[in-house]
Amino acid sequence: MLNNNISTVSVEQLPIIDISSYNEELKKQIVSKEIENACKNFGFFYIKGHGIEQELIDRLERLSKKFFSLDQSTKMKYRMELAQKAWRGYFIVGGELTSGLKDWKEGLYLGTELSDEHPMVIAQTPLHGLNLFPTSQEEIDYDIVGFKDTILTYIDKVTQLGHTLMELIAISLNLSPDYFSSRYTQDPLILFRIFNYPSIINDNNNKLGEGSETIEDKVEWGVGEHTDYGVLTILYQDNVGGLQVHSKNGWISAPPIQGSFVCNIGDMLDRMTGGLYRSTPHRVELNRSGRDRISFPLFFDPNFNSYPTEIEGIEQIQNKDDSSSRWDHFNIHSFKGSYGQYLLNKVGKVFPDLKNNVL
Ligand SMILES: O=C(O)CCC(=O)C(=O)O
Ligand SMILES: [Fe+2]
Repeated sequence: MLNNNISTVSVEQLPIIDISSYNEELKKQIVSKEIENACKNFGFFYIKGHGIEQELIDRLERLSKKFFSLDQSTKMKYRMELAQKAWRGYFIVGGELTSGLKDWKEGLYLGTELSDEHPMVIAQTPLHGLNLFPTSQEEIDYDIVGFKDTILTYIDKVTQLGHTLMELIAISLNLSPDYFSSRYTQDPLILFRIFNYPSIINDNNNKLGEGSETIEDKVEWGVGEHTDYGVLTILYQDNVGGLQVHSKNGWISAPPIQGSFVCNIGDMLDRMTGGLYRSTPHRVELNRSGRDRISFPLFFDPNFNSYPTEIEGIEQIQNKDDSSSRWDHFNIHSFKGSYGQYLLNKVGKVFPDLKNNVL
């Protein structure tokens, strides 16, 4: 029975791991073995049996769709420039870049809600602070009552899931269950995003998609190829699809599976494990479905001020330095700085104008 899920899937399919009742000792060992295989072979896996209520997820999806259907001028009341260093708020379609190219999506950047009294905010730590939420009156006016509460509850629950998964990942590496939490993620940096990928087919106002005359405005992807920066990404996607993963055998799709999250390894876990658990490249196809696609990635990241280093005694692999084939040609195994330094360098490239103004 061990690894049942893994052994039966073809290379074209990502593993689906059921973590229900993971607290039982035997089940914990089985699940962490499944995680080990998934991380070594794919760097991606689905999680089901996570205990997060579908009602909460559905409510988040419904309210978020409503938010993105508001007038552009209304959404711009929450634009990222207004949150300054906290790096939160709304950005327009084409506002975010991957590898220098515009992504065909709009979005809302969010994170753990930290008041002005929080020590990290007092220290003016970038990417920490308050979110840019509509007020209670605005929620009534825009018919999105509960938007803020739903987002904060979701962030809280998925963060708890992140802690559980990090414990299972530690066990999968034969480390003590609190290996990551005691060093990096007790107070994780949580970045949460809600992305809306408009379908270019029904979008009559499309100026950037197919048929565009200007080469620099040509958009080819919902999100271009990249890896994520932290330790673990936990993504919920609606039923449209479009996420693709670069497996060892080429690009494969990661279609929506009802009630599950897609999880993937980020650069810092790649670094800590000496490349044993790779941060796998992925991308999102340009949405041609005729319906908007919405997705909710939560980035469970090391503390901003921590210095991720390689786990002592970790199994050594050949070709640890994969910079020549990486999308950004970066050798994460020779990086010596804090996670915050790594992250600022990355996010600065995603929003170059904002970086120049606020960071
Ligand atoms: O929207 C998705 O499915 C994936 C988004 C993503 O890869 C990211 O934000 O890093
Ligand atoms: Fe990603």
